[in-house]
Amino acid sequence: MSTTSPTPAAAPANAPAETPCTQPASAMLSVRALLQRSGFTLDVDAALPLAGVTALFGRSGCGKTSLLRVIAGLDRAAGAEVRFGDAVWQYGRHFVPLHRRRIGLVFQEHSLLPHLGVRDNLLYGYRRTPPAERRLHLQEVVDMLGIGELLARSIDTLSGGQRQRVSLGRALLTSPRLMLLDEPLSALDTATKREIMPFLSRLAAEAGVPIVMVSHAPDEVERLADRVVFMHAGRIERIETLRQALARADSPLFADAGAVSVLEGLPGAAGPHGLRAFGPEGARLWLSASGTLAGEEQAGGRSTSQPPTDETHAPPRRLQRLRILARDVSLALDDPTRISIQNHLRVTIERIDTHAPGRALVSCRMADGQLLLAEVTPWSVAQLGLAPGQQVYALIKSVALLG
Ligand SMILES: Nc1ncnc2c1ncn2[C@@H]1O[C@H](COP(=O)(O)OP(=O)(O)OP(=O)(O)O)[C@@H](O)[C@H]1O
Repeated sequence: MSTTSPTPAAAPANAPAETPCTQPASAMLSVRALLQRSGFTLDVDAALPLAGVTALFGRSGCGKTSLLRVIAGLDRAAGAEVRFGDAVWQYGRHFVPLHRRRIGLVFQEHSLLPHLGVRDNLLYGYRRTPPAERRLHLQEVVDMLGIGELLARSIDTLSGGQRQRVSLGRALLTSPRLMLLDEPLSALDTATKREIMPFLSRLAAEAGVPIVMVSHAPDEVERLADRVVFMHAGRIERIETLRQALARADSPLFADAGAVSVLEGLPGAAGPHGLRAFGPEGARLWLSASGTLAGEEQAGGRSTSQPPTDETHAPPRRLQRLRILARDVSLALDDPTRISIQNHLRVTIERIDTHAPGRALVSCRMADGQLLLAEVTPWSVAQLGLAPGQQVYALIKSVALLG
């Protein structure tokens, strides 16, 4: 059951996704395939925009890797059609093999050549790419991935995260038209994942190469994806922008860890109290100054580049993502004063979903138009008289804001 504001300020939760037909075919990756295996059928017919990061998301065994392999041409599904923009990769008897599709492939386990050092691994595909087609070169890829100090090392001396960065670099140096990543983080521990994520998030933005990435981890999708392809039992259930996927209470992304909001904003410098501003006036949050935001690392972060704020050599400020668990957000009718929680935002309730027994998900619109989800009890909804259209205060512990 849900209660909704009569005039929602943004796209409703069930709005159609980034409608493929509004994009020219030359900017789409389209796949139509029927692949039969014993006990499993992949049956897909979809068109994906060739921009940013597209996540294939779903439970283990739903067919994410199978779809990726059809796109790559690693599996030749009879009768399948695969088109990359204006290029036809598979149609009828026409079939372009993987090495002619100009795809950068990175799998869960790195696939580096153990007898070559880091530099030669990086240059392996580069040297085989015709000079006229080389768009990315060693130094820029090394700088982007922060692997300059590793160039002289042998592969067996690298950590898992370093190997995965070199694998990404090697794939990028073939100047691919498309990167296909199959759970590139799942073999890594949490600390190493945090080390790699910022690099992944910069790939599509800075290298200008669209990425299709398999993942079954909601936090990876929330940090990296621009759109999500939800798969179930060999089929595509829906394709949504990340924003749309996070705006519905029944999002599969919320199935395990609960609802989350992903906010985008510009982080400010660390302030005097160990806190750091994030986002514009009116929707400003204060974060603990330590820690790394989603998509951030020492040289900057993901997405939209902003011009430097002055003539010094300050790195450009970039939009960063912040992940906030809905259960870490409380609501109050008045702005509390004597309270340790630093973040009090005036928000407007847009929708209340009583999606799960004993829990209510309150979708709140912030002053900058972004959606903030709060999970409270139905008892609190009744006691406070919460309703769509009402202005309330969202209270967020600053410690809950780290990505
Ligand atoms: N080479 C193969 N031969 C036969 N069946 C296969 C083969 N590869 C995968 N399958 C089956 O196809 C189905 C889909 O597998 P797929 O690897 O595409 O799923 P997935 O969503 O990527 O799963 P996971 O998240 O566990 O990697 C599964 O039932 C799997 O057992």
